[in-house]
Amino acid sequence: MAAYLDDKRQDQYNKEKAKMIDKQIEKDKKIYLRTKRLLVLGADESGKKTIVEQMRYLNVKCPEEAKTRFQISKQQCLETHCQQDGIFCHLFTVKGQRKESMRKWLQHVSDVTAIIFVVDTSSYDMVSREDNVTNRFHEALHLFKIIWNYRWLLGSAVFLFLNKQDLLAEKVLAGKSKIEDYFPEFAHYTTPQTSEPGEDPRVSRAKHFILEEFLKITTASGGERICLFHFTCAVDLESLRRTVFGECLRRV
Ligand SMILES: Nc1nc2c(ncn2[C@@H]2O[C@H](COP(=O)(O)OP(=O)(O)OP(=O)(O)O)[C@@H](O)[C@H]2O)c(=O)[nH]1
Repeated sequence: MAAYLDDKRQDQYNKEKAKMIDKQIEKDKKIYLRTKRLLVLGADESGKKTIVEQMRYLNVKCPEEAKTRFQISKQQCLETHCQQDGIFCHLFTVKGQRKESMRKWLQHVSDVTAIIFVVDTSSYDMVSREDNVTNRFHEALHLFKIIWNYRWLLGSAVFLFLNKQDLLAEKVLAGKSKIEDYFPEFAHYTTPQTSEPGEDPRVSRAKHFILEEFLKITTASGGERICLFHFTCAVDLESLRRTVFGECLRRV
């Protein structure tokens, strides 16, 4: 009789446990479905970590972490969950975005709502940390081409963040390091865009030249997919908040 009661109790316990697990799975699923997953990519020192870290300040009230499906170890991945205006966001970046290692881990990434590709626009006169030879701007263009054409990411929206606008403006206005010394075509470049209020036309011309170099990659591939771009300064939290939440998340 005692054994029968024990079995019954165990049975009851198992049923309740299973119910609790089902409930938790259902809850996680709901959070997962309404969370936008933004993968932040870009060349070395472009500002990826800064963007992810800045968004931590907007970490108003996080939901229970919905487990990601990414097979990237915690040590390699810097991430944050944030929420604003009812939009849940899981923003993350991966260390080691060298061409070869990136190709390896990119194979494990799926189900990304959008890619934020970050460019250090002030790096046109610098060389790659990877080989000390390749121009950093060429390196960024090369990486962007890989990402844009990567078949498993074709369904993800792409936002191009032309970052470090403050440093680009400083360099251009100082006049010491000229873009045409690294990109001769800049000497003949005229921008169809008018400068923003208060912006020096030299800065406007430089930033639109850089933008167009990236947009050439997106138009070369044909198709209807569009790349949305922003001129950013990642150290400015307010501008980042407007860019990521005000625009990107509402558009994906
Ligand atoms: N002035 C200025 N500095 C920036 C901006 N964005 C990032 N930085 C600085 O640039 C440096 C590199 O930024 P990170 O965020 O570490 O760049 P990362 O792309 O994560 O770098 P890796 O880990 O090498 O891939 C840091 O010192 C940042 O503070 C910006 O818009 N303006």
